[in-house]
Amino acid sequence: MTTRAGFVALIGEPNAGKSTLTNRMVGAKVSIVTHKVQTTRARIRGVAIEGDTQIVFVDTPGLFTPRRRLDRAMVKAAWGGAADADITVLLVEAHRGLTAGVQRILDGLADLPKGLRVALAINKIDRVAAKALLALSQKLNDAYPFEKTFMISAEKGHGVADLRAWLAAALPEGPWLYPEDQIADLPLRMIAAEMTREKLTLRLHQELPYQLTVETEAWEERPDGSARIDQVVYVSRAGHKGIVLGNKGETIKAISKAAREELVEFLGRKIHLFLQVKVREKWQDEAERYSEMGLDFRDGNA
Ligand SMILES: Nc1nc2c(ncn2[C@@H]2O[C@H](COP(=O)(O)OP(=O)(O)OP(=O)(O)O)[C@@H](O)[C@H]2O)c(=O)[nH]1
Repeated sequence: MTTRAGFVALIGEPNAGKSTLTNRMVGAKVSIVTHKVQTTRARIRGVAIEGDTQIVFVDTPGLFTPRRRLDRAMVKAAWGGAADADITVLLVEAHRGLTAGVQRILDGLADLPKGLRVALAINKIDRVAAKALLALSQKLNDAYPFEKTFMISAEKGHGVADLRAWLAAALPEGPWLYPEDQIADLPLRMIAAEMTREKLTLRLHQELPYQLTVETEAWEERPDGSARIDQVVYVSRAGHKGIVLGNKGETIKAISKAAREELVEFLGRKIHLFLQVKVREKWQDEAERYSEMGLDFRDGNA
């Protein structure tokens, strides 16, 4: 059997419908995956199976006009994600059309290495008339030479199957990137740890996140429907603790806030998140740390 697999980067303005589309494509499967191939540049949002093809959707931290230094770093990471992917899909909202934000993304695309495969998906077609759609499609294709254009409604499901089938056929031949059993649902505490690790990755210097790990130590359900989650960030060197904490603890506070907000959105209820940073020089040699990450310690033996 010939299998295919690859990464598809979804880009677009905030609110374009990236989450909705990923969830549709991935179907009942998970939309969050923890795995060692995860990079700091793009997060893996979901894995869809179409016939013999595994499509790994990668998210980009958001493409917007960078103002602060951190924002610039994030935008750079977002473009990195697109450049690393096998195929990039730009999502444009049908009723908003070619906005200044979309134009900036098109300019960014033009700067990427030549030969990248980029498709256009005009989303939310349920909100506009067919005639307007054709005009918009023409305008966008005049602005950038998309390989293919799809008209979809991620929410209603229109056109999504066509897009998925095209992506599957366009990805390169190769072994699947994830064994099937690794895309099973993850326990919530692991998902929660992964969310924090992701926020750390976004905010800290590139090399550092590989040297830390996050564990959910306690998860307490409260009578009022909220949950208290206690997590420990393990770093391998004392010097790293200060970096994670930041000046007067402001880095860890910002990370905690961002992680908590994502947890609230994901779980749909109030969350109290407590983070602690501990130095554990040898965490990378401790089997227990690996099982918490859903990894097999023995796989690390080389
Ligand atoms: N009418 C309509 N609304 C849609 C469609 N797809 C997504 N939406 C809505 O658009 C809003 C944004 O969708 P998301 O999937 O959260 O967008 P996103 O691109 O992931 O947003 P960010 O994560 O903020 O970048 C939500 O309210 C969706 O319900 C669609 O096909 N039609």
